[in-house]
Amino acid sequence: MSDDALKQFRVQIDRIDDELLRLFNQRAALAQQIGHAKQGGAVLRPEREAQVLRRLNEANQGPLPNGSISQLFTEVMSHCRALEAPLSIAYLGPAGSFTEAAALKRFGHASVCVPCASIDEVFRKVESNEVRYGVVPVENSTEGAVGRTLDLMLQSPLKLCGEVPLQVHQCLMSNSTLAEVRRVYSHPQSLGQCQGWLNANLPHAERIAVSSNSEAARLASQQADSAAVAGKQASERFDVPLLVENIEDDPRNTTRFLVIGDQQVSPSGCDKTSLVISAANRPGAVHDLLTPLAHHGVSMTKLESRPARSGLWEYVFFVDIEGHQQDTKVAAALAELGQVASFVKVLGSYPVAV
Ligand SMILES: C=C(O[C@@H]1C=C(C(=O)O)C=C[C@H]1O)C(=O)O
Repeated sequence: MSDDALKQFRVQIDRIDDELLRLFNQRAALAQQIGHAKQGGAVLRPEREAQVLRRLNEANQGPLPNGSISQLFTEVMSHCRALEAPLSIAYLGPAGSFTEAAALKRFGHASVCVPCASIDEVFRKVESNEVRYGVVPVENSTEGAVGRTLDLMLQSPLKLCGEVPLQVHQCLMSNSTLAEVRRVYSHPQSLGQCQGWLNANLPHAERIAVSSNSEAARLASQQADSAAVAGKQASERFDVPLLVENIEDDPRNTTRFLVIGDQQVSPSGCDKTSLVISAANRPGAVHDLLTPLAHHGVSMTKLESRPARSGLWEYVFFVDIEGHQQDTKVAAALAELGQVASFVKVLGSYPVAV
């Protein structure tokens, strides 16, 4: 491309940027007015944000893919929201964790993100109103449920306000060469997600479970013959060279995170409801739990059992269903479920991730 042609294109881009600048500020001013009209009500409206993203994804004609449109407009909304009031979010840290990446993916960079040392601490900070929302991992496509999050949801008065799926890529990082590695540090979830690769490539290295992937990277940065399994960002943060990228056994390896808060989210038009239920200890009781859903044509998208912690071999079931608890058929199914189950708790209805 000639210098002249380049200049021409850049003039056009400058003009578009001026227009975008004007429009961003026009949008932000409207959000500010909406903020005043809310009069102390919740600033964050997850159902509206989901509708904004879905509408734009449908209208999008490219060349930007829908993923980029969602990312850009999540940031735009994050900055508009921040003008209404800054939003504070607790997440399972430390800084650089996959949960932080999930929090930023959902809330954008104009939010105040507070790292916590444990899932319990995230719940405590939200329950005590120190922050407005929390982000915690709930399940991984390779390793399954995060039990602590499920147990705390069962006890907590907080509601589920959203979900964030995040594709998780694991890397091996070390100051040594692959042949020299004798120890591999990582969080147990991450070791589990890479066990096939570790068996094949580092069969004789000791695997040492630590509290977080960041801690693993820190240890690997200080010790000879040691490596860490962690996200790429940890390699930059702790200055440990990447040896091999994408070592997760399933390239689609995805972790699902939940947003928790003291807010009932309104219907967005494409929602999910999470419940915990349990059945009396008699023949056919578990079957009876599922009948009301089938009866009212409500699809179940997840069923997970956990020890109830109230008696030996007693279980609760974590169930996700399609629809919002205010939808007629979901409401009817929940009412019927209440009659057959020994325990029902609705954890919340929230928009399906965009
Ligand atoms: C502007 C609003 O407040 C927030 C910001 C939004 C936006 O920037 O589009 C959307 C929903 C809210 O989380 C609103 O409620 O419409």
